[in-house]
Amino acid sequence: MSTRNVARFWECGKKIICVGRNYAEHAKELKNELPTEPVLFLKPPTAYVKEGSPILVPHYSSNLHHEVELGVVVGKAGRDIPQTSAMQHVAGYALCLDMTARDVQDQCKAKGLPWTLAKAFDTSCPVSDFIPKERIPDPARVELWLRVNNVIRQRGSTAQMIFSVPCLISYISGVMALEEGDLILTGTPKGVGAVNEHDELQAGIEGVINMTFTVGRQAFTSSDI
Ligand SMILES: CC(=O)CC(=O)C(=O)O
Ligand SMILES: [Mg+2]
Repeated sequence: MSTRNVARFWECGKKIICVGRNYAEHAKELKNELPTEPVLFLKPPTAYVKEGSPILVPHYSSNLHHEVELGVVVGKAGRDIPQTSAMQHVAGYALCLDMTARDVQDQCKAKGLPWTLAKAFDTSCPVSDFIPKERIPDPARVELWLRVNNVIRQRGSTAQMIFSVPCLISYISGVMALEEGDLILTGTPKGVGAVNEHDELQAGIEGVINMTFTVGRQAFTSSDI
């Protein structure tokens, strides 16, 4: 396993695989049924944003929500990985936000459409620096928190996850090959809510890392990147 290659995982251009409804209290707050198997969706690598650049509200949304999540960085490729060896495929972790255009997601759900517009827009995946595996000895005991303008909105432990990290790695790798540099977002605890332009978001993994982002608005203009 190479941690050197994934230390800047956000520049690897690999998959961002997201798990939804992995915390019972969050599924309840959005009036969703508890899943019997992991709910998956994807973000493109253009969703990444790092501290120092703003999170942009998409021009077609007026209800952007924060979701703080533990990210798992894949360090060794594999498919059909058994749960018993799943942790050997983990290089480390990251603190992540799964920014969600909730109004658009609600419309997609009502029409039976995929969540791409709600979940995969540019800057929909703010991430921290890479956290080496050794700094989080047990991914089932991670305390996550998120504040908006210094007011606490989310606090939860990965102990509340319905599907554990080894279970998710095993399940996902039975659907698509996992590659070095992929990132798995493991779902959000309860307390999701709206953010507005000029808000300041602070998020953390207790005792490990924290990060700060401001919110801006996407301009609907043509530009080269
Ligand atoms: C309803 C959702 O947006 C699912 C999700 O992303 C989650 O973390 O749960
Ligand atoms: Mg999420």
